Amino acid sequence: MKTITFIGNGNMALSIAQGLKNTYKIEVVGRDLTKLEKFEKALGVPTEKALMDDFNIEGKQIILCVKPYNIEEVSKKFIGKAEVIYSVLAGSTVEKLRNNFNTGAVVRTMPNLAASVHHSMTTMTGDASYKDQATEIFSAIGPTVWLGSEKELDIATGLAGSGPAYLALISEALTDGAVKQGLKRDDAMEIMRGLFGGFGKLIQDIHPALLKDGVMSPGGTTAAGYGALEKGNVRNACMDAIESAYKRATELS
Ligand SMILES: NC(=O)C1=CN([C@@H]2O[C@H](COP(=O)(O)OP(=O)(O)OC[C@H]3O[C@@H](n4cnc5c(N)ncnc54)[C@H](OP(=O)(O)O)[C@@H]3O)[C@@H](O)[C@H]2O)C=CC1
Ligand SMILES: O=C(O)[C@@H]1CCC=N1
Repeated sequence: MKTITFIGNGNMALSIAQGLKNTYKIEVVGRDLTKLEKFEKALGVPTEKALMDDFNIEGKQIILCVKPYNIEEVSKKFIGKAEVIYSVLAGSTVEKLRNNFNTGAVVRTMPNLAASVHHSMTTMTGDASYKDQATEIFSAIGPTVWLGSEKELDIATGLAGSGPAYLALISEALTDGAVKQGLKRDDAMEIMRGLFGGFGKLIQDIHPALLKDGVMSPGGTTAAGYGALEKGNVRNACMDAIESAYKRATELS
């Protein structure tokens, strides 16, 4: 079994490791032994654990899972030269990663939180000679798309990386709306989850506009609700959300 080394032991590292633990030996490097032990327990498989200071990254395949503003501090802690670094950091450019880490290759990736349930939508770009290997690794946590530029990856960050939070807002708001009209909270939650489960499957094979046309009867309930969403400028707010997230990604570079 090949080893994948995670630098960082937070949400994303654990989510991705959950997807990889049956096909790779997992090693995790962090700054707090207690947190590394917690990581291993949550992962549920024997895990190599190491503290960052003077950790030797020579020849390793690394998935970098710290925050964008940690790069300068964290990168100073290692010795040796990695084979490849797969970064999940929003915004941080290949150039910045190369300037800070001693590594043969860099691939930027943007998974999302659904990695923990093997359904991350992961976008990737960077050293094209690692495209196949990156695809093999990140396919273990869901579908992947290789993009031609870092600009596209930064845009995709706003769509699929941040997307679960936007859909959570929509799902919470719709549920609250049903509760406001008198549905019990538990029933509203169960119904909302069923809605998203079915929608997730439907949207794979049908254009959103056609899906909407298929639901909306003349003078019916959907047309009434849809009109209210348009009045609330939801479509424009969604487009602004992607613009703001993309802009923020470029600021994190
Ligand atoms: N959350 C998401 O949905 C997504 C996140 N990302 C990206 O993933 C990356 C990690 O995010 P996430 O896992 O959510 O964040 P977490 O806060 O859960 O994890 C951050 C990790 O970085 C470590 N860390 C923080 N500061 C330092 C430091 N000064 N020195 C050493 N280690 C440090 C933390 O260590 P400790 O545990 O000791 O504090 C922790 O292990 C981010 O760059 C983000 O852009 C990408 C896609 C989706
Ligand atoms: O909010 C963030 O910056 C990270 C990147 C995508 C999802 N979470």
